Amino acid sequence: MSVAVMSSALPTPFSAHASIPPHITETDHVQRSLVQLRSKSDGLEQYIFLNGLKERDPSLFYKILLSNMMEIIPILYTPTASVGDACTYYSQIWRHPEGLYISIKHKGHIRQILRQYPVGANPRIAVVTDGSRILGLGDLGANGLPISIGKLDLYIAGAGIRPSSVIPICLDVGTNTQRIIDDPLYIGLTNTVLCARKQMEEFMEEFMSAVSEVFPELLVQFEDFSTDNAFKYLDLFRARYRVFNDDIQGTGAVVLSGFLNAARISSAASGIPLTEHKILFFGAGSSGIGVAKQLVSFFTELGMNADEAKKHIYTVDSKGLITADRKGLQEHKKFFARTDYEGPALTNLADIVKYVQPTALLGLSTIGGAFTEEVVKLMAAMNKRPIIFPLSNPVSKCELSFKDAINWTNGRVVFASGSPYKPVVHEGTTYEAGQGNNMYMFPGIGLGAILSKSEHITDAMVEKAAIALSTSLNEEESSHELVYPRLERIRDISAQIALAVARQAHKDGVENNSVLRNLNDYDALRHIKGKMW
Ligand SMILES: NC(=O)C1=CN([C@@H]2O[C@H](COP(=O)(O)OP(=O)(O)OC[C@H]3O[C@@H](n4cnc5c(N)ncnc54)[C@H](OP(=O)(O)O)[C@@H]3O)[C@@H](O)[C@H]2O)C=CC1
Ligand SMILES: CC(=O)C(=O)O
Ligand SMILES: [Mg+2]
Repeated sequence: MSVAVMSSALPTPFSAHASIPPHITETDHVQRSLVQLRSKSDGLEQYIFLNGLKERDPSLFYKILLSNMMEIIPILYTPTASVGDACTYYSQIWRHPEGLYISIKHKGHIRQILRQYPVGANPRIAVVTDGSRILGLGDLGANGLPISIGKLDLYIAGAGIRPSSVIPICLDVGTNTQRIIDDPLYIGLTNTVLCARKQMEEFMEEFMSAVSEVFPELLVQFEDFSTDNAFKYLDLFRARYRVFNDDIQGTGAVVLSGFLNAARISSAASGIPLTEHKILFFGAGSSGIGVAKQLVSFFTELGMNADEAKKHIYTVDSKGLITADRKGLQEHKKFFARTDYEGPALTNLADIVKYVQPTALLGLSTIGGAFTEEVVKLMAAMNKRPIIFPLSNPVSKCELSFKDAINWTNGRVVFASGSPYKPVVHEGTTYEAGQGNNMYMFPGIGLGAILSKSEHITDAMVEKAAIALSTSLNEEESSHELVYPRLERIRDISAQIALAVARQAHKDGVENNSVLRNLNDYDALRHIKGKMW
């Protein structure tokens, strides 16, 4: 029952509302719900509470979400323990349908399934996962749905997309994780040996064709697909459908944005120009390579050719520094494989740091604590202001805690992490961590794409989104050396990103909204904000 209904005029007929105590008002019920939420100390319990509230009383849920974003987003979306735990234990905590499961068994019938989905007439954004690489937690199969739900909650809170316009979708193509298959409560398919490559491709083709036909205005965001499939499906579909991959492109853009601001701070201390930074990627999967490509693309805008630009980048995977002479190198790693290293394989991160002498160390590896004291102190010895971004999620997989980063560099680090950290006080100074998370990026990209009615998401649109984010810092944020704006401003930021995306979509010839196109920037920004729910 909605509080909005309860607090309206006199209830009629009286008996239908006699169960509601006389002194319940909308305002105090919001407070009551927050008190109930805050009484739960465990992140998973808080997640379950909010999930139940959304089911019982969506209007109250969204009211609480919108007016307490800083408190609620970390529970529903930001990869602290709660949403990670929600995925890990989704089969245990499942209570009611809250998204769409399209399984491999629906192959041949996906259109019919989609036509039955009870949403508003015109859904605009779907976050689609197959659960095969959920955060840094690995293959969780059908338990991955809360990631799609959380991302869509951020679209609603951060970009003002209407709740009725979003669809969380999990593609259930089986799981390889034995612990999950053995769980008697597992909600997904267990008797499916993971689909053969060809069958999976046919399934994805049918899904994309069906979803775009049944929901013609839909933007599809691919989320947390395993590495090979993430690259493959982005390449396969981006020219044909309105689709982007958040882990490759959203992360590429958010890290480029933070890197530009971090490099400015670091370069001011060292005198090293932007074009001479050396960036070491620890982790060379979908997000690591996505970010590396985004940096190369940006460096080429500065006048370098791609071969020069890639010399600034070193990549490391589970076997060590990636070199071109390695046998059986996966396709996505080849472009960045070093041809200039001669010697025995470098497998230890500290040795790699000594060899590369990077100005920036970025972690997208899923290996919690990988940036050891030795590694961080090496970075601090080589750089006046070392840039260290441990970006893996959830927080248990983060390569370095903010406290250690501050302590081990004596406060000199320029830091952003994928998961949030509280401020740290060191020798009387308070330091704030940046949150280098694609949550800053995808709401604005999605909003820009749907308002401009873009047919595709081009690379240039993503890059302009990154630049819009990096230039959105206000004076107060810059004076605190933040590399990302405060999350409180996400709606304003999303509008600015959406405008940059729409403008570039026009230049790239993929947009279809003459109203937005013909407005000057000031009015276009107002128009975009006016469209927010
Ligand atoms: N902050 C943000 O906005 C985002 C953060 N992420 C996080 O980044 C992490 C990685 O995601 P994603 O790239 O999609 O995952 P992938 O599985 O595609 O890539 C992981 C990479 O880490 C490497 N790796 C694994 N173990 C080690 C090790 N011991 N030493 C060095 N490298 C290792 C893997 O090596 P190999 O190739 O040899 O297997 C692989 O290259 C996740 O935790 C995810 O949550 C992702 C997207 C956005
Ligand atoms: C943030 C995100 O998309 C991830 O960790 O996968
Ligand atoms: Mg992701």
